[in-house]
Amino acid sequence: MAKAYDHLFKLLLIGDSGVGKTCLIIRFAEDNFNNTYISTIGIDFKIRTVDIEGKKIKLQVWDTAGQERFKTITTAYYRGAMGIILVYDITDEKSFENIQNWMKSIKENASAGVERLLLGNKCDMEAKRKVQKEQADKLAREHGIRFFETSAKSSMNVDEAFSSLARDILLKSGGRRSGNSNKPSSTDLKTCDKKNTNKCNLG
Ligand SMILES: Nc1nc2c(ncn2[C@@H]2O[C@H](COP(=O)(O)OP(=O)(O)OP(=O)(O)O)[C@@H](O)[C@H]2O)c(=O)[nH]1
Repeated sequence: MAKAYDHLFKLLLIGDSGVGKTCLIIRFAEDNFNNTYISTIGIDFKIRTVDIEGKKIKLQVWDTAGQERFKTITTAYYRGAMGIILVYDITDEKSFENIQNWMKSIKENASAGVERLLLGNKCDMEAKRKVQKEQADKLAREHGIRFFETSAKSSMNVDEAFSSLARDILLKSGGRRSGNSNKPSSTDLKTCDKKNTNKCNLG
């Protein structure tokens, strides 16, 4: 039986409510965008398999609710994540200021070696920009992490951001195999995006 993937990486998106976490995941997994805002309740995930350095990397991307009232549920998922994406909205200064709090939450709840990535989303809305790129660059440097400005709406840098995080995790793991390449777990089968329906045996 052909191998479905070489590695399984679990990623998690966190950040204030409304910054575009769900839209980024939908753009990445389904190459779609919707202007309607439906706030995430609790937690959800989508899957996409990408090729990196000749390896098939299955990314299980977890979407968390940004609203404070879901914090107890969402922080419980930090521990299992190999990569955490911190998202703010370039048109919303408060969401950028809160990145410090989200960093603190990672420190308190995630595994010690977790890879982090900072994203300034909605960069298609240049006229409404409140957070300068240089501010975020500085913050990312202080924390020793990568930073991208993205747009879930225009697709700008979305694939690049996810791939760069997956690559960093791959390099860190030294190319060791993780997950079971032939038998996806029942949770793996819960959500299949369009690009992967042929790879997911939903039965
Ligand atoms: N212009 C623009 N709008 C975006 C972008 N990404 C998301 N939005 C809009 O921002 C709103 C919130 O997006 P969501 O993805 O639901 O935000 P979220 O961070 O998942 O919010 P919670 O689930 O409440 O935590 C929606 O109306 C989206 O259409 C983007 O890149 N550009």
